[in-house]
Amino acid sequence: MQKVASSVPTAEIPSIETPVRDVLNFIDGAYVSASGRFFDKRSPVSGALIARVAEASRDEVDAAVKAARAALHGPWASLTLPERTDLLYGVADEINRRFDDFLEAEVADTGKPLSLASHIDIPRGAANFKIFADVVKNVPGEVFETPTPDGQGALNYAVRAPVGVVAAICPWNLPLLLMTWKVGPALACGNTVVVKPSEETPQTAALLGEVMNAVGIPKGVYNVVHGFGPDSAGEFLTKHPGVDAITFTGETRTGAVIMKAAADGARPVSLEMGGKNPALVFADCDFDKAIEGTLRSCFANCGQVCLGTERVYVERPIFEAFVDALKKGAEAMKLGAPDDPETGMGPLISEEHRGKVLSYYRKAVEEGATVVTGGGVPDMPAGLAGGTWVQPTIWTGLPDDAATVTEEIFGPCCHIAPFDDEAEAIARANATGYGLAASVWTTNLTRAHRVAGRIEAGIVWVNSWFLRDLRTPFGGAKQSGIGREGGTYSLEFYTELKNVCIKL
Ligand SMILES: NC(=O)C1=CN([C@@H]2O[C@H](COP(=O)(O)OP(=O)(O)OC[C@H]3O[C@@H](n4cnc5c(N)ncnc54)[C@H](O)[C@@H]3O)[C@@H](O)[C@H]2O)C=CC1
Ligand SMILES: O=C(O)/C=C/C=C(\O)C(=O)O
Repeated sequence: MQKVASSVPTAEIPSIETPVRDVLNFIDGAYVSASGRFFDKRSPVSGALIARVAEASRDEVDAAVKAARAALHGPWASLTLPERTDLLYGVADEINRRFDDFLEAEVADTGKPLSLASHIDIPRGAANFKIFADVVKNVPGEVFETPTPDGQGALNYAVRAPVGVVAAICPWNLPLLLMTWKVGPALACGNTVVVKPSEETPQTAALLGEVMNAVGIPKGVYNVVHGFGPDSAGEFLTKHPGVDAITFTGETRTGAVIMKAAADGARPVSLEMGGKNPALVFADCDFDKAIEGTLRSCFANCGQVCLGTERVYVERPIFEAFVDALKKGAEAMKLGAPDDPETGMGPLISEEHRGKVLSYYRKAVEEGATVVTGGGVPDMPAGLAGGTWVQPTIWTGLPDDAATVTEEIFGPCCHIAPFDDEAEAIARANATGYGLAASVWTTNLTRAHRVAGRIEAGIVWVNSWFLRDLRTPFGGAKQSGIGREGGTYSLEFYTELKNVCIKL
């Protein structure tokens, strides 16, 4: 993961210290709130009100889609490829120039540690524009000389056209990273976008509007509408007939609803959805590296990463030692304010999400789990007590069909189970409706290739986790997704391929 240096704001807890902001929709290059309806955004760190967010009405969503359509056929379409990509490099540079503003906004919305957001979220927000500008400039083409008798002298080549107005429905866990992962390639391919950020994390998407204006992206190319899902901006946007394609990251059930909306008009969808990702830890692993990687994959971002590990299978000879070491690591993790350099874990995103995670903490016990560590709500000091904190939690002793072991929790928790042989570990890892990611910890190279080949998932990390090369295909198998994005794979979704056949 690329690292970008930044001067980190020194405010004690940014989400508490900053005044309550109005966060507006961004339509056709201007900040608007025509409906006059606002909803509250509270700090996950303290519970304090930090923003009033303009909820887009059906009419505002319509205006955003119309602005995107006009821009698609207007100045955006008339730019040459180098002119378009230069603008996108400009967006990346401007995000980096305003690094601290993005950092402050992202941390205020999510409560995640500054150390995490400054090393992953914001740098990736910039990198997502740069990488796809590079991709579209360098993508190779193919030419076929038709070999049939009537095709003598015919040449075929394919050209890529933008797919049109793209709706991007985004989640709250890595808001800028996952939103720009959609907007970067969409714009690089010549599309225009209407973004619906999560209602929990509206600020960085709104701030990106300022960047678009500053670098000279034509009005209407990038639009943002705030609101919720059903009967709100999410539904208005995905059901809008002026939207040509929909890209979504979030819960699998929501993805299914969006697929139904996309069926009207037979519009393409790209879906990146949930996971219940396994880690397979073999006795021949580098033990310390496996512990460090598993601690990150279970607890980074307070467990709110779709690629995170919630099921850990450990080969029996090292099972006890592994459980002990993971317990020590979890208990050493400091929960605290985002700007405290010692903070290893922030709060969950919202009170509602904490309710869901705590319901699994209770269910695990009802299902007969041994609670190795955690399982509840920590005592937090004054100023943080109103936040949505939970303890990092480890369980053992559950059967493979327990709800805690089969359902995505999206919190800082995992279940650890022993296994006796490789075939058993693979079968148990694959015994899920999800197929997003897996990690395998072994120093046996032959085993690493063999196991990686048999795991049913979109990405398998061997001796690592969340090590991303943005040129590679990214997406989920089974109920974890439809389609792949990343590098040239993103072009399959964001462009329409047209074959030109020329008979000389
Ligand atoms: N990357 C991932 O795999 C993620 C998974 N999740 C999972 O989803 C759960 C709930 O998190 P949410 O953010 O509430 O996920 P969600 O899937 O409900 O929401 C994601 C986005 O979809 C929008 N949305 C919801 N219903 C919609 C509808 N009917 N039509 C159009 N848009 C709609 C939301 O407003 C948000 O912008 C988490 O507990 C976690 O299990 C959440 C975030 C990311
Ligand atoms: O690196 C990426 O492109 C994506 C990472 C994480 C997610 O997709 C997620 O947590 O939703």
